[in-house]
Amino acid sequence: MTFDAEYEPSPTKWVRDQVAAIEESGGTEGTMMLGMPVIIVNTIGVKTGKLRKIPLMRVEHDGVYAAVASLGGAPKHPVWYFNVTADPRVEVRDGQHVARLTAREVFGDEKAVWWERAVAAYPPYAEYQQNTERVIPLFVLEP
Ligand SMILES: C[C@H](OP(=O)(O)OC[C@@H](O)[C@@H](O)[C@@H](O)Cn1c2nc(=O)[nH]c(=O)c-2cc2ccc(O)cc21)C(=O)N[C@@H](CCC(=O)N[C@@H](CCC(=O)O)C(=O)O)C(=O)O
Repeated sequence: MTFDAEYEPSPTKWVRDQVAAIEESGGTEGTMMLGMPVIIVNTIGVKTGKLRKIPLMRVEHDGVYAAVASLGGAPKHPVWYFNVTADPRVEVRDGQHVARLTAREVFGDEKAVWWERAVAAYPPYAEYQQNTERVIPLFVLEP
């Protein structure tokens, strides 16, 4: 698994446009959504082996990031959840900084701490969780 696999842009235009804006500016533009910062998490497609670039709200604490598989509170996980579960090696772009990290889904008390940080960074996560039976997964992305 390498991050020089063929990039397959998201089928969702506003998503792939935000990835393009961030990457073409070297991480200096396009990094906000609704006034809150966005990171890009690179994963490898579990079926295609293609490079998938996933913008997510930036949740960070002491050099560790969170990836919240919210999908706006939809009843099903976003597909990238299965990529990261299959291969936890991710590449994270936070502005001009790019790091290779490892994803680990968290539960229980550890998730509660990170969920609080996530909601503090992006309050709509709380509504998303209230509006769905699905338990929204949270991964920590750590060195
Ligand atoms: C639409 C679908 O995307 P998804 O992986 O479900 O992810 C949906 C969204 O979570 C994703 O678009 C996020 O970037 C949306 N999004 C956020 N999504 C979130 O879940 N949380 C966030 O905090 C978040 C913030 C955010 C900020 C800015 C922005 O532009 C987008 C943001 C997709 O790309 N489908 C592809 C396949 C993708 C894929 O990974 N395929 C795998 C197979 C996976 C399988 O089938 O199991 C492969 O290539 O092998 C397709 O239909 O062709």
